Amino acid sequence: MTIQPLARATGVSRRYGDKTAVDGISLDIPAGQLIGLLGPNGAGKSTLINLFTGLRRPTAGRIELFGRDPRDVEARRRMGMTPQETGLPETLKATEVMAFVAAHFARPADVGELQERFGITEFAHRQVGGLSGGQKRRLAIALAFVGDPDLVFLDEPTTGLDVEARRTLWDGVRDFHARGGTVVLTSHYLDEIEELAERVVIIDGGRCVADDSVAALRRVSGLRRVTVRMAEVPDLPGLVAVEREGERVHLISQDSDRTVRELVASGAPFDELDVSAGSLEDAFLALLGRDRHEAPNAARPTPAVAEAIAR
Ligand SMILES: Nc1ncnc2c1ncn2[C@@H]1O[C@H](COP(=O)(O)OP(=O)(O)OP(=O)(O)O)[C@@H](O)[C@H]1O
Repeated sequence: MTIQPLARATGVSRRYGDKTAVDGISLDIPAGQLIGLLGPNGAGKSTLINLFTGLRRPTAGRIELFGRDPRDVEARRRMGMTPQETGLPETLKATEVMAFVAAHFARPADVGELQERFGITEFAHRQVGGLSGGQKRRLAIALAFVGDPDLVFLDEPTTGLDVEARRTLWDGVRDFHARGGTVVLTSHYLDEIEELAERVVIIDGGRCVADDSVAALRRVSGLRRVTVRMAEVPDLPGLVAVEREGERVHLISQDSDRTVRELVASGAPFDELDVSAGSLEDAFLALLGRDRHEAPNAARPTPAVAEAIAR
């Protein structure tokens, strides 16, 4: 007996006027997976999620959600989603919004437990209109889980969240997944996908360009990361890039043996040497044939650094 995936796209395309946002994508979402959907701006990630969740209809091809049309209420009941932007009623308290959504389901999740899991308890009794952007975002994410779904689509869930709130969300998603939940997640933060996802689907120009495990994708670039703790990086030949992270420096290289030899020969002091496979970001750039400066946010300077550079 073949096990049906929870959702399936078969040769799906979506056009807006003469712009093709999704171009012939076939994708299965089997039960229990945590899938990261990656791609540069405008690649078609949100459109694909909107097709799976029934918010848009395909121009060609077929979408199935729990074996049904995604607009069928029986299918939608088992699915939760957080779109990129959400409008929430300003005058209701956070806990009232959750109760309101829960009332639409025969067997909703335990709202109090969800509030704990997504860090909402502290502001549960405040009106939505008075919440910060990050708090609203957390509420919107928790709402995806209120119906106790089998499958959740999260479109850039952590954009605008601080580090602590991001980690709380990661724990909430991991917890849902550990209990058998299936997740499709888009993010501009490659580290987030690397941290959470077991399978990564990369789309570019509306097409699927890679679909593999994080570990397999890391090897795709053929690049290695030589990481050391050092103050001044000497001029070494053959480096693809140098990335600093506090006291540590990542030397991205096609030949890590040579890089280590040259590092030693340079006489520059360093310690804590570590050599590892390239990151997901390295693979992403290699697969898309892009330069490093075209990487998503993870590879860009933080806003504070960018500001300092611009000054
Ligand atoms: N409602 C719409 N009308 C016209 N064009 C649209 C519409 N929605 C999306 N597009 C176009 O379709 C393409 C794919 O957009 P989409 O939002 O799916 O990409 P994305 O990968 O989610 O991008 P981002 O990372 O910036 O959110 C883009 O060129 C976009 O401008």
